[in-house]
Amino acid sequence: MFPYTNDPLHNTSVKLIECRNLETAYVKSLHRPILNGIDCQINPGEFVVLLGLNGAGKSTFLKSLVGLVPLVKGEIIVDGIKITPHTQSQVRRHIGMLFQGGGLIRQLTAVENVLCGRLGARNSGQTLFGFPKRDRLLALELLEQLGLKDQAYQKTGQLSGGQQQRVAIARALIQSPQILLADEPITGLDVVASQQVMQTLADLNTQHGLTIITVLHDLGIAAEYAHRAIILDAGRISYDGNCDNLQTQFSQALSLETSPTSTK
Ligand SMILES: Nc1ncnc2c1ncn2[C@@H]1O[C@H](COP(=O)(O)OP(=O)(O)OP(=O)(O)O)[C@@H](O)[C@H]1O
Repeated sequence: MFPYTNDPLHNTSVKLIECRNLETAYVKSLHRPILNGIDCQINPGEFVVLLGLNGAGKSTFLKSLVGLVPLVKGEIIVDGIKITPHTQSQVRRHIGMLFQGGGLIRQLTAVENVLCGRLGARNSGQTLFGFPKRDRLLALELLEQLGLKDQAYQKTGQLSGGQQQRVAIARALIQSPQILLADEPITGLDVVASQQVMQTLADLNTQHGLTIITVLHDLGIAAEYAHRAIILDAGRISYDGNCDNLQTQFSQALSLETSPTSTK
């Protein structure tokens, strides 16, 4: 069983994430703030895709949800807790992050990389004595559930891109988050590995109720796996709705003349 206990049948009238009028500082080169008045609410158990052209502000928005982006206006409330410098670490315990490139240590094995996800929960003295057996068992269990039992003791530098991305997912999950933020989790992967990673995310969402917010560039994949799309344009939300006719929605939201299949 996965370690978290998020209930997919949780009362969806309770907002898991509330973003109110988010605005970052004015950037001279852009002639605007990177985030420019973002308002949205995410319910428990949603699978949301963030879309938009390069530079629209998707990564910045994702990072803002863990307090990594200074705001000049607005507020973010996660599971009832407003993000402030004081509450940041408390809020981060609810959130697993999967950022571009995976950030794995190539010389370490898959299981050691997954255990790195526990470092934040341990003080330096505890770390000196290594990880407790229960953490190792949990890391192995996660790898097994993500189809990587045989790769657990291989160095991650020797794994395929898709396998590495699943190790990164396991590392994000070892903290039992309620929410997983994933920034372009399938960039650079082939069709099969992309489908495997997306299916892993979909299973975590449907079977375990994990709330997922992911940046993607492929509109077809977005429509196949996500339930809700948020399209950003120049730091603002230009569409927030279901994934029906996503290519048309995307073109209309950005006033494009043709319907793209990929936003890169
Ligand atoms: N710290 C910063 N200072 C100034 N400008 C920044 C900073 N971080 C990002 N930007 C700019 O803000 C804009 C939005 O960046 P962001 O990475 O959020 O876009 P994105 O939608 O994720 O783009 P992509 O699809 O290319 O990854 C870009 O033009 C970027 O160059």
